Amino acid sequence: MSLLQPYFQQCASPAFSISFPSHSCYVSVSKRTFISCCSSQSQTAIVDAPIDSKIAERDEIRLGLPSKGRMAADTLDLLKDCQLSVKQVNPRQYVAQIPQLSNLEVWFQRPKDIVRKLLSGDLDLGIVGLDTVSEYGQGNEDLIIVHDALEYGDCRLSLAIPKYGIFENINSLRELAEMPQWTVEKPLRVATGFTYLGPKFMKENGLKHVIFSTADGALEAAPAMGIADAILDLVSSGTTLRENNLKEIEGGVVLESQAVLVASRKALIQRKGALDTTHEILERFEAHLRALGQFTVTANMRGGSGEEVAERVLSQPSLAGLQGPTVCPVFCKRDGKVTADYYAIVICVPKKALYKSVQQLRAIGGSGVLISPLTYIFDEETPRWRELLSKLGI
Ligand SMILES: Nc1ncnc2c1ncn2[C@@H]1O[C@H](COP(=O)(O)OP(=O)(O)OP(=O)(O)O)[C@@H](O)[C@H]1O
Ligand SMILES: O=P(O)(O)OC[C@H]1O[C@H](OP(=O)(O)OP(=O)(O)O)[C@H](O)[C@@H]1O
Ligand SMILES: [Mg+2]
Repeated sequence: MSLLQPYFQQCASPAFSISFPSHSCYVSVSKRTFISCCSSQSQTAIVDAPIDSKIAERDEIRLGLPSKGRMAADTLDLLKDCQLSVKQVNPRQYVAQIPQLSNLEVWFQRPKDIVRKLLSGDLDLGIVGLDTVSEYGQGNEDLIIVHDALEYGDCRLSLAIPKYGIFENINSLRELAEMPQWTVEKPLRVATGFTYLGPKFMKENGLKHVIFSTADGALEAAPAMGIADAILDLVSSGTTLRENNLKEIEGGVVLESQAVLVASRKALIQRKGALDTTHEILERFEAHLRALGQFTVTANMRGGSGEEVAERVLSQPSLAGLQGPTVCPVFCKRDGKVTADYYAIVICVPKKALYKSVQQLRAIGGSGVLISPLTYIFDEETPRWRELLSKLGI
């Protein structure tokens, strides 16, 4: 605890409570300082990795965020939920700040340009869909996925064909490939905006006679217009396909996508402060996303000892918590003597198992069950940080 004291003394207006269940200690800290309390060590690393070229000289670290489109608002919301609100003077200004990260500059860009600018060295970090990274990154080794599941922007890149005509009984990629119609002279015509991933997928799946055309949007119209036989596009609800009489086929999913945090390997290794900043962003993302869908459950239980109460709790499958229950004696004064007849237990429970947990708690004598949403779960070290260091060869 003493190591944490300097942070806690700064807290004029406590806004978060941090619990360390294994030590049974609870403290409150201000929003501004909570991350510092949880980061266990300084992450400055000196790396001796082979780098082919120098990066552009600048002091600030640049994070690219989608300037418009369906990823834009959700990205800002995620950052806000992680106490990393983006301060933009007005919506048409493309540069912004995150006050919590003083050495970072936010640049709003179109998603594909974020990937291009990571590769050109004009951005260091970015948040975009995995589909965009895969299409415009084209497997470039300088791009590193730092967080692969930011839990929004879910969609899949999928091949779709008409429900009617010669495709009526075609339901799989294999059946599509085996159709006698496709020849050198008359190949399968696919309309797509994914002109890198599309041909790669077809080649990998042994479809020989295929030709691609491209358009920027509303691809679902192409088959009915007679421009294409099939389309390769993003699907989420499936409504656009359905409304245009198209269907997905078995084996036709090229990629499952969601928003990811991506970085330039070169920047992480060479740019001063880039790795530390990435670590902080990653920790905040992980802590927030892990806590999503979890609740803290507190209940009082009568018992002879902490161990006995813990044993009862652990006998129930939904009550194990993250690392087991925290059990604390609740002291009261009876006949002039201080005794502990009750024990307070604290556990984390996934949203899905919430009601079952309450039932199990009651069954073993739990009363006064309090439930509150969890804001952050900081692990000792984020698993993705380890992975990142190993990808960087550190
Ligand atoms: N239907 C969808 N449902 C969920 N996420 C989607 C869907 N379509 C696209 N996305 C995700 O949102 C990202 C951005 O899509 P959006 O349509 O906003 O921009 P874009 O088409 O890449 O760019 P622009 O239209 O400006 O050229 C996609 O790369 C994908 O990751
Ligand atoms: O499965 P659904 O939920 O119907 O979503 C799929 C549609 O969403 C995207 O288009 P977008 O709305 O970005 O328009 P665009 O074609 O102009 O890019 C995608 O290109 C599909 O057309
Ligand atoms: Mg679009």
